[in-house]
Amino acid sequence: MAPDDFVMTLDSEEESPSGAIKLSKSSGSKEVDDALLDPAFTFDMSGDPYIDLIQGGTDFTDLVKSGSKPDPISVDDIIARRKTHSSTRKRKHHEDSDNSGDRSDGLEPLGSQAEEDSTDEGTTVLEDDEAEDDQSEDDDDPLATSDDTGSESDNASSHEEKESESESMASSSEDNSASDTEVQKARKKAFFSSDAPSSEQHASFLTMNLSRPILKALTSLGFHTPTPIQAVTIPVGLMGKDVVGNAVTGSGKTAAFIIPMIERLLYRDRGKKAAATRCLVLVPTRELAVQCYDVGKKLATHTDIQFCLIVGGLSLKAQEVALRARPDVVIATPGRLIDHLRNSPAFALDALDILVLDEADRMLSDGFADELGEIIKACPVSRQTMLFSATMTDSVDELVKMSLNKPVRLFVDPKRSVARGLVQEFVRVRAGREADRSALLLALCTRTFKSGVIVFLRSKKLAHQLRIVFGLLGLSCEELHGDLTQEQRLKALHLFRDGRVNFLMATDLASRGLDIKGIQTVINYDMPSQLSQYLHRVGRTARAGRKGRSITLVGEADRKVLKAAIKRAAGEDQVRHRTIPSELVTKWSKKLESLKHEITGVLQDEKEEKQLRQAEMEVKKGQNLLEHEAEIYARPARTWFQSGKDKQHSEALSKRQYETNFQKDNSINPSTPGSKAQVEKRKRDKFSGLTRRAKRRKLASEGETKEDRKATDAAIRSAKKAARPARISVPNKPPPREGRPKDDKLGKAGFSHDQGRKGNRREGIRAKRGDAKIKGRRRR
Ligand SMILES: Nc1ncnc2c1ncn2[C@@H]1O[C@H](COP(=O)(O)OP(=O)(O)OP(=O)(O)O)[C@@H](O)[C@H]1O
Repeated sequence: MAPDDFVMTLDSEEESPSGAIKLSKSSGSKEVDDALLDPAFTFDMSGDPYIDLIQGGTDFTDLVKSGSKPDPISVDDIIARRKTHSSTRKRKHHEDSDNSGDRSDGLEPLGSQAEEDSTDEGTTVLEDDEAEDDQSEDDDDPLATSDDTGSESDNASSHEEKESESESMASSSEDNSASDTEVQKARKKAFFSSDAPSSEQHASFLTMNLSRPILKALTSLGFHTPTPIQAVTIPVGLMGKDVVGNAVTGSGKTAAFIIPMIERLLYRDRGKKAAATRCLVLVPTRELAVQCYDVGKKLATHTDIQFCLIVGGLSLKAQEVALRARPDVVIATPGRLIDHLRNSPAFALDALDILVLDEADRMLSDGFADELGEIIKACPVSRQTMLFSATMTDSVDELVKMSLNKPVRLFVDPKRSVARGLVQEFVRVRAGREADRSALLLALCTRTFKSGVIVFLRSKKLAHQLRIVFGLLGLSCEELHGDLTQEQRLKALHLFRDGRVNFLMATDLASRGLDIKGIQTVINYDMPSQLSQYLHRVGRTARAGRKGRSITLVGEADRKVLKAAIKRAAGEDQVRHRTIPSELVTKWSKKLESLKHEITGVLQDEKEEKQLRQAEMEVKKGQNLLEHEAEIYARPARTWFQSGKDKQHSEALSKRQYETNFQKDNSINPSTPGSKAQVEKRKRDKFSGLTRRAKRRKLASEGETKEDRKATDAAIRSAKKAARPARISVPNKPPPREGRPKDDKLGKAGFSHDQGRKGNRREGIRAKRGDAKIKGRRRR
């Protein structure tokens, strides 16, 4: 290998001059049935889902919260400024370096001169002979054997894959976890619906009994055939049944729940009085909510269904206005939704028919437990609930929190955890050479993976530092993490999506759900501690039948997750071991060392600028307060579900619970002794926790006799009942050819009791031929 040779893998991939890698096909490689998803298909129908938010379409300036945070600072501006003043800066840095012997700069280690000085032996570079050494040394070493196409784990996964291939669609309701005990199996059997999903395989959306507006939207989007998860979910979703769905990343789960949702909404009552929020989609991140909102709007283009996006970081006022119109579908992150439930008087979830949790395993864990409990309390029990994730759990203990009603378990190809088109590469980071990670990253990004690269990092701080490093090296880069304003986050994604920047430094904020066509490569700066996290990260590429590559820097401590990841690979030729020449690592380590002072300088400039802007903002705030004092104090105070501290506390608590498998419903069941909700209850007075209306009622009823109260309650109940919009119904199944049995009016599906409502007889009944005029009047 020539000294300045590029990064090469052990199994001699050819590298094109452009740096793109040509995959070598091993003889054992199986022809993957990517036909399930058309690689030529483009989902970005009219481009970027953020475009509406950022340019034109929606008034972004109004949506973005203003005034609460100082204006964002551009790292690029600072770098450019510093370049023009480089001579002065250099002098300053020399002075600084004389004073600082220790790491007082607060930087996370980006490279280590001390280690680099030692010797080239034992660096991160794992040459061919070293790999062989390792093989004999440790038979169980995944890194040492990962490039060996005959490795046991690979064979196993490929065998499983063959098995599952034929069953991939039909196996959806089978139990995949061999590790379950008999008790667990029995619990699952009792918990999940025993109704197997229809064995009928829908090769086309046309056989699914969907309405014309949806079919039209699907056609214009280029969705010709349903993906496996769509094929099994849509019919079950249309029946109004609860669903727990699992399918690999990038397999079209979003449309799988949005299509039945839209279809059912087409049968809702119309008119001002009937307007209500009937569907709620909860997602863990704002970016995912924006994406989901976009998919929903596009699938509902030819309908009158109204969507509303409720996420933090965007204007509360604009959202309040939107909610007042009672949109049919709300797509939200939990925190902001609760804010509106508490503080937007016109908004309630009591007419909710469908609740969807996307990335449901995430929503059921960590810091979302309390918030989820609060939201579920506000939803009617009779709703349909659908849960989806690529790493969905079927643990009953977790799922009981959602009070599901005999959910149908739709696990598509459960033995496969990553997309078929994904090639997973691993780069070994030897013990004691952890500091070389940044040099390894730069070696990868400057020689081989030059565009469409998302780099996942463990912390916001590191993401920011590396974004500065890339900026200083002239590589076009953006960052995406929770330290940015929502405007910055959306813009970064927009630029990356558009291909205007080649690299995106992200934290796990971006690991779930994001669907960006241009991502060719995912680089894991470090291996996440949980396999599910890894699967979501690498799932940002190789989506919808396309090909993609992930490269993970694996330290000694990560071997367990690494082994698990290899075991779940899509095929034996889909796992590689990549080596990086030591001279390249040394070169980049030196470069990083030389940049250290510049990085500190940029961070310092940034800090000063931030303080300045913060001060300016405080002055502005003060002026506002003086000018509009009366108006500001007249506003009703907002109430908060949790303070930041509370949230942190609950996050830590639920994480602990999750990790120790403490999975009884303690965390969100308000009646559990000693639960936070109960402690709070004890502290409250008789009015606390009541809505304004309930308070008024309570006050009024205090002077009433028992009879009076009964009469008042009855009157309120009947008034409420009259005002409540009708539930949306389950679209009817097409009649069997020989004619439908008389008693099978609407099939066994849920919500059938709603069908007989007076004056609402046609609701949910499919139009027959000849009904065209009526249908035309009913639907726009
Ligand atoms: N019926 C279809 N035919 C072709 N492509 C489709 C179809 N449905 C969805 N897709 C494509 O699949 C891509 C991924 O869809 P989606 O984001 O819903 O995946 P997902 O399963 O939710 O992934 P994740 O688990 O990462 O959230 C979309 O960009 C879209 O292009």
